[in-house]
Formats: sequence, structure tokens, C-alpha cells
Amino acid sequence: MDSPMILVVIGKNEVEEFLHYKDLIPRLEVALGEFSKPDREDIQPVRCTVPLQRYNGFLGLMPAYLAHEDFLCTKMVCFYKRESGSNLPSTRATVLLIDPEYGNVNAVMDGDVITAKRTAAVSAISAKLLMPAKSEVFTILGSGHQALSHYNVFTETFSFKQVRVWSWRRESSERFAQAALGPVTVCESVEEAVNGADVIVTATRATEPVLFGQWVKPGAHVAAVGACRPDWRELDDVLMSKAEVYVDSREGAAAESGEVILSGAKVFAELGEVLNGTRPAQREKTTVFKSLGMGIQDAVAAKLVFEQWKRHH
Ligand SMILES: NC(=O)C1=CN([C@@H]2O[C@H](COP(=O)(O)OP(=O)(O)OC[C@H]3O[C@@H](n4cnc5c(N)ncnc54)[C@H](O)[C@@H]3O)[C@@H](O)[C@H]2O)C=CC1
Ligand SMILES: O=C([O-])C1=[NH+]CCC1
Repeated sequence: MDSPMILVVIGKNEVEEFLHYKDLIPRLEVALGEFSKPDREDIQPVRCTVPLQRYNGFLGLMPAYLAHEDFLCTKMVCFYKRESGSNLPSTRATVLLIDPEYGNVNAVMDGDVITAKRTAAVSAISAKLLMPAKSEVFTILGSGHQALSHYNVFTETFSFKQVRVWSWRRESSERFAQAALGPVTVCESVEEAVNGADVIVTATRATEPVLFGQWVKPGAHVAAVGACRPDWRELDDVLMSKAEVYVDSREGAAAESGEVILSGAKVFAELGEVLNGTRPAQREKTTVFKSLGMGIQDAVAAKLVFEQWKRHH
């Protein structure tokens, strides 16, 4: 017997319309906190990856079950090691909502907007907890999808005096600055872009370090979003050794973060532990938040989208 729901398809525009940072951020904070409790009930295995050698990429499977809310879904995300100048997408994602009792799929949802927004929202949570008290200069490395979602949520949530961007190609940085809702300074080099910056987001496709610790101001906060394989990295050993390292999931970082694995850096805390008050936010120190992405983050976002979709149909 099937569940009473019919299968719905929710495209990119609707996900965009229904997913707002003001709703997403508080729910992600709750979910991250729940995830970091020793007796957690939500279930999320470490991402299972299927190598796509011919295309230099991976299919990542990211199931999650939010036990309290009885909400089950899985994201399927392909991500690739592209040539720096390639116009092909770095990631492509779809989310399936599954009836936990009957086992059938209730909805198929665009996962690109969910991935862009939930990743940026979690970085904003890290900044809220860890950036210096008076943060004036915000730098983004990269000018792609994640760079834009990070720009949007960071400028919506905080007030910076200056926003800077650096990207592999100057034309992309210029396009990014033109598309942004406020003034953005385009920088010629990473060193120039991060000089004196209080908050730095790295959202590039780099697989070798692009951000070097010697350039980072003591006390700055870095949210490192790219480099999601054990042999990929955006940050060098100097930065990883001088910073206090926070992650979304310790288990995920130990399995997938090149920055953590190759530098041998110790993880100080999960963001959820800071939210729960079981580990401190060392705001006065240089901090790195290493983001890898979690199925529960996708589940929180997908649930919000589905709730809104049902209200509108
Ligand atoms: N932590 C997380 O939860 C997530 C991480 N990601 C990762 O974030 C990164 C960015 O993703 P998108 O913005 O969607 O990609 P995108 O393709 O839209 O943008 C990538 C940016 O990196 C730049 N770039 C390319 N090669 C580079 C190199 N060698 N050095 C420096 N910059 C380079 C490009 O010019 C572009 O500005 C990717 O590594 C992706 O896998 C994506 C989704 C979620
Ligand atoms: O969480 C996510 O969706 C991803 N992390 C790395 C690439 C895609």
C-alpha cells in the first residue's frame, strides 16, 4: 500500500521563494545543537561517496532522519574537481523526501538552492559565534554560487564597513561585484584581499592551499567551505596550526577534510557544542570553521521548503 501523498516536484524557483535565512538560521542552530548532544536521536551517517573517475568527481549520498520531527530525506550531490577555468558546475544536487513509515518518495526537490543557502547559513552561524566582536572587513575568496550565497547572508546578518572579493579570474570578481546588492572591492591577489580582514570565507574549487596563515590577521575568523575531500584543501598548515578549529561534524572532518587530516590539526569543537554551551567560542583567537556539509542541514532546509510549499498549494 502506498502512502496517501502524491509525488510532487519542487523546482529551483519555488525552493528559492520558500527558503529564507531568517527561518533557516534558527532551525539550523537547533539541529546543530541536537546533533552535538551525546544522546542525539537524529541520524546522519558520514557522507557516502561514489567516485566518478571518468569525470573527476564524486556522487555524495547524504541521508538524514530528524527523529523529533519524523522527517526523512536524502540529498544526492555530485561534486567535481574542475579545471580552474571550467564553466561546468562544481556541484549539482537533488533532495528526495521519503515517507518514513511507508518508504515511498513524497517529493523531489531542487537541491542546488538548498545547498547554497544552508551552507552559507551555517557559515553565518559560525561567524556569529566566532568572529571578532568588532568585525569591519569581510573577504570572500571565490565568486561562484557559494560566494554569492555567503555574500547575501553575511551582509543581511552583519554590518561590515568593507566587503572584498578575490577570484581566480578578475572578470568573475567584477561580475560578482556588479551583481552584489552593495559595494564590493575587487582585489588582485588573495594576500591583498585578506590583509586586515576580520572575517574570511573561502568558497573556491581549489584543491591546494590558496589562503596562507602568514596573511591572516590574528583573531580573524575563517569559514572554509570548499575542499571537501581528504586530499583537497584551501588553507595551509600555518593557518591550521595557529587557529582554533571548529567543524560541523567531527566524524565528517576526520573522514573528509584535507585541511584537518593533512595538517594534523586538532578539532576543538563542533559548532553544535558551542551552541549547546559545552565548548567555548574562542572569539578572541584566530578561528577556522571547517564546513563539509551535513545531511541534517539539508533536511532542515528541505522541511522548511516543504512546509511552505504545502501552505501555498
Ligand atoms: N561545505 C559545504 O557544505 C559545501 C561545499 N561546497 C564546495 O564549495 C566550493 C565552491 O562551490 P560553488 O560556489 O558551488 O562552485 P562554483 O563553481 O560556483 O565557484 C567556484 C569558484 O572557485 C574559483 N576557482 C576555481 N578554481 C580555483 C582555484 N584553483 N583556486 C582558486 N579559486 C578557484 C572559481 O573561479 C569560482 O569563483 C566547491 O569546492 C564545492 O565543492 C559546495 C557545496 C557545499
Ligand atoms: O554538503 C554538500 O552538499 C557538499 N559538500 C561538498 C560538496 C557538496
